[in-house]
Amino acid sequence: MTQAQTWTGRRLEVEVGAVAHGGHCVARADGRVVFVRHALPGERVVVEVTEDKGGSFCRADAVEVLEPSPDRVAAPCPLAHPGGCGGCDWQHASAEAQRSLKATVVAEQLRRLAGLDLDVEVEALPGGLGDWRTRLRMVVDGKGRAGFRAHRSHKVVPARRCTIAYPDLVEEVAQQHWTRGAELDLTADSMGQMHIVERPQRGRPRTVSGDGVAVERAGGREWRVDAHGFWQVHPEAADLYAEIVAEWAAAPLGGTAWDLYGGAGLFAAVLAEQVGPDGHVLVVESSRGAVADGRDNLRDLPQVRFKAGLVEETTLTGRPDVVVLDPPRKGAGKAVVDAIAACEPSRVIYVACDPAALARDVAGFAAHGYRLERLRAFDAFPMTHHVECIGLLAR
Ligand SMILES: C[S@@+](CC[C@H](N)C(=O)[O-])C[C@H]1O[C@@H](n2cnc3c(N)ncnc32)[C@H](O)[C@@H]1O
Repeated sequence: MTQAQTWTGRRLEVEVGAVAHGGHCVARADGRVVFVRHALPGERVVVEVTEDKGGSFCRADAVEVLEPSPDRVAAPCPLAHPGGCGGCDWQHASAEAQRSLKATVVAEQLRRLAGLDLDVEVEALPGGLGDWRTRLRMVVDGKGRAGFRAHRSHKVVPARRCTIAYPDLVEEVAQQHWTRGAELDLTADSMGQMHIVERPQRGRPRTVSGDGVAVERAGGREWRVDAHGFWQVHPEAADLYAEIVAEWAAAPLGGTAWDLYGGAGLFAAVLAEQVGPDGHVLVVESSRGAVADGRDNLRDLPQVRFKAGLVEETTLTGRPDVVVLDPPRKGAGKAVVDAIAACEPSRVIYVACDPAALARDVAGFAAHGYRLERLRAFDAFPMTHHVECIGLLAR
């Protein structure tokens, strides 16, 4: 396709088909696939093509809704429009519809990549607008204003508030003038303390608010962790996932468990209770800061040992009873799955923030005889296309 033939900027009328992984729906025009944002399945819309590099597909935004879905609602955020903030994908869908869209995506990924035919339900977490997100990253535009990036773009959309975050977080930074091009990491911890750090493109980060130590509560413990390191962003999520790990890892549990991609050891704390004082829990985590936090927070549990390093570079030996793994979005991958399976744990609890990565790794475990026995999925990131899944694999 030559530059002149590209559809970028063109307007098309399309029938919107199924939801796809990544926060858009699939439509067709002239035999090509069009990935449409700001639309819902079953709608008839006018789209404007935003990206067309030739080939079999292009990307577009719905700019006019001709026949709306009954699931369509007015977006609560004024920045949720084509060209606006790229953070939320489903502001225009009811809460029930968002969960149903995510359930469709999880089921589809498991069907396509793992050959499993499952009914998936995505469960709501407590809370409403303004309760959903305790951690955010903002970026600063050329005029020193804090904002969010537009979808698949470097453009910064200035923001005075964010409908999904703790209200004070964004309102506090919106008052101020920031270093152009800097990133701002914002955290509100369980005590309501704000931690804000500005990271300029050059030079040292500057702490603007708070002491950088977040106090969190989960798994029956109080945690003091790096406010800008990893912690679940939904305020209810860490405690809920720890509860599920406790339930699924429960007896008969022998003396050994692993918490891979363990962060500060949220799940290790739960596993330590279960293996008892004479057992062993190994945490593998790449962030030295998280490992330091973990050692500090779990110093009353000598059965927990932290290893700082990459899971894929760690020699995994022994025979754990349970392995919990909570990898980043790309998943664990074949080499790690093979290495875990070679140690023959009786159960694997897989915490996943990307359903495609989960499905690929579930297929990897299936090749070693592990079945997905339980699956729970949570709408831990309302308004976005993200969904958290926790699976129990056993053989
Ligand atoms: C989704 S977080 C989970 C953390 C922890 N389970 C929790 O819930 O608090 C993933 C963690 O894996 C770590 N990580 C990312 N890639 C890694 C790798 N290749 N090897 C070890 N740890 C890794 C990150 O630093 C992060 O702490």
